[in-house]
Amino acid sequence: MEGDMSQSFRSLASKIVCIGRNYKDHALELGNAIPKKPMLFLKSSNAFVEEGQPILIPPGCQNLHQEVELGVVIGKKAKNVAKNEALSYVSGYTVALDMTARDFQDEAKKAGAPWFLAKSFDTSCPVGTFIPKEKINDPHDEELYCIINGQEKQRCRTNVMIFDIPTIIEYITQFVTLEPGDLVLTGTPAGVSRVNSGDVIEFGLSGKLQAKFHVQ
Ligand SMILES: CC(=O)CC(=O)C(=O)O
Ligand SMILES: [Mg+2]
Repeated sequence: MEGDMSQSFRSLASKIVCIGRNYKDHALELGNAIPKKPMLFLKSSNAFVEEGQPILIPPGCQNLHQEVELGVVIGKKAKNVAKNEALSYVSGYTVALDMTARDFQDEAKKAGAPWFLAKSFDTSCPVGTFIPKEKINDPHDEELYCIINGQEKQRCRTNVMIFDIPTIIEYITQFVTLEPGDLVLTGTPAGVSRVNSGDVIEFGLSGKLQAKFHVQ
């Protein structure tokens, strides 16, 4: 592994590549088609926040949603990586929220415009701690959860992802080089909901990671 991820890896994450609609139940809850190939978008590194930092509602947003997602942390430079080699480029995992200004996204979708402001405003990616890959036997056999103000909103096993992690890494690296510390978010399951100022969002990977953030 190039770079020490044992503490914060925020400074190592030069980009956050996100997969959309990778869980059938979430695609359907928003009335979207099931994708035939991974759907990609990017968050800038300014989106990345750690526990202790607030989640800020972007100006004018009336419908901010949480999306809990398994994050894959890249350990070495990856370009044109074959599926069967892909997991050797992973240094570990985390769980993050893909905070989404849903009203901005709906407007962008209608206009055929990019999702940038909906997905990449400052603080739009609260991230939990780094879990070294040795601690996760099979990233496709873990349980994600998200609880808001004590009420469970999302809970799902990662084995129902449409595109698995090797497929995602192979696909991304045909087009974009992944660097050590880059974070790949693998999509959210159903249960996204509106969050408001003052809310407390707890999320994690059952038995392995828990994180808590406040919406300011
Ligand atoms: C509809 C979305 O916002 C796609 C997305 O981010 C996902 O996780 O799915
Ligand atoms: Mg998402």
